[in-house]
Amino acid sequence: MKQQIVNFPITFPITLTGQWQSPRTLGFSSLSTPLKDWLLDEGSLTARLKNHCDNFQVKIIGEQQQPCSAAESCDLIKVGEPVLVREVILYCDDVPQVFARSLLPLASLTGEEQILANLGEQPLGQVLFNNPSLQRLRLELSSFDSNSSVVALAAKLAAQHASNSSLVKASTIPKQELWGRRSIFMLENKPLMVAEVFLPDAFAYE
Ligand SMILES: C=C(O[C@@H]1C=C(C(=O)O)C=C[C@H]1O)C(=O)O
Repeated sequence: MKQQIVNFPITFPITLTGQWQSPRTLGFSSLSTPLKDWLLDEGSLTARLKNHCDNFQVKIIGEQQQPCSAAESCDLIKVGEPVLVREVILYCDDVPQVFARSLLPLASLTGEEQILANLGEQPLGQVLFNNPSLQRLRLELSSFDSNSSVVALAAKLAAQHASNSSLVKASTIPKQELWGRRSIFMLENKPLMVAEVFLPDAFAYE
């Protein structure tokens, strides 16, 4: 079922509080093979989604410079360090596929990487995966239940769709839990954090 591109405002920031764990943790072995395949794909999510649809779009929820929170800090991005927070929704043929929240340390946005501060609706992955120095240092997984901000976002997107289309569709909270991954990248030896959550209608759950 085609969904309309969401008429923003979806209020920034959505934020993302996950129980991030290594994929080797036992709880993930029960996930479906297709979902695990999407979650653990080492390539560009942008490139893979583009291969699945005719019209790929990045819709920006917001971008803002903030101090890195304790909840999102790690060994490479410290608490209080100034980061550019970028939240987007990735669409395939008007269907929302992914909510992404990226933390781009200002200290990493130097030299050629300054372009990451002015991406607009160009996908972050298009810049990252065109740089041969890119390394994905670590990848963690998390589920998100009905109390999470990303499930609330998914319900808003469903309600937006219902209000934009002739179909009368109750804006229910998505029934299944959602799954996401969080990566630490090194680009020209400078760290970036990218978290991506597959939304209810994503190919990852098919
Ligand atoms: C990191 C990638 O970039 C994608 C695009 C993003 C953006 O434009 O903000 C954020 C996360 C990714 O889903 C990728 O394609 O793998």
